[in-house]
Amino acid sequence: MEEIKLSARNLNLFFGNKQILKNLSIDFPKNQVTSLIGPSGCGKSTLLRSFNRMHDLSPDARIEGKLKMDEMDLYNKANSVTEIRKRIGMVFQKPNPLPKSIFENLSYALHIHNFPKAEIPGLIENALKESFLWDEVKEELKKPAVKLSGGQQQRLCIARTVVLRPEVILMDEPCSALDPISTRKIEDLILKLKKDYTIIIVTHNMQQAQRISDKVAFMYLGELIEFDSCENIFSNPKQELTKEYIGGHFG
Ligand SMILES: Nc1ncnc2c1ncn2[C@@H]1O[C@H](COP(=O)(O)OP(=O)(O)OP(=O)(O)O)[C@@H](O)[C@H]1O
Repeated sequence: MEEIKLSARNLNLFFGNKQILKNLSIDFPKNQVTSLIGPSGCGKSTLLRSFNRMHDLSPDARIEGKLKMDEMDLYNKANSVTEIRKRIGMVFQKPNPLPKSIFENLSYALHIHNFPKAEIPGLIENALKESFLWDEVKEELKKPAVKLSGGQQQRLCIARTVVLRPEVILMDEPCSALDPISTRKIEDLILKLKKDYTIIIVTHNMQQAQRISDKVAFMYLGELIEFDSCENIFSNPKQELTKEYIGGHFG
């Protein structure tokens, strides 16, 4: 039996009076990679961002339903958003390093979360190793992060997430700004990281979804149309809409 790490039950999400997610229920298995696919505007990013309370920043967002990590109700007011974002990290479409050194990009979050000072260099080294970046930057940790290549910057952003030892990593089209070689490095990294983390990724790249996913969720107009193993979604989809989308007929 798969252990469920993250779940949504009867999730309805509105921006103003526009309903973006419609009665959506889904269970994300632990230590697996789940891809969210579907045409532009179907609500993939909105779903992803709802898990680490990113919509708290949008005053016109309204959420109904239950979102849980293990048994924790993610929208229970008693749970701190800072703690939730530490446990559910996020990597964005465009690499967004802080305008600081490579080292400081990682130490910053560790300071905020009160990690003991003496442990910080070791934690940073481990996170950079875990993110396949250490060998490329170990001699120049003081260099400004913005001077790294786009692919290196994205691996640094992944390192910045894993340095806090989250349980879940949300990734919103993390390779869309990268060339094919950097993309493959990130994909290899995702496949390695799933041993320790539960990963949910939004992608428009069907080849990528097939290369990295255990499970795939196909969404359309705010609804979850089909959720199954990667193999079934791509070789034996049950819903006509999924077949059409996979076949490149729309989106
Ligand atoms: N903060 C917001 N306020 C109002 N509307 C929003 C907000 N964020 C997203 N939307 C709307 O919600 C809908 C779903 O957007 P979302 O970004 O989740 O789609 P998506 O499937 O991830 O699309 P894409 O693949 O193009 O990134 C869109 O109509 C978008 O305009």
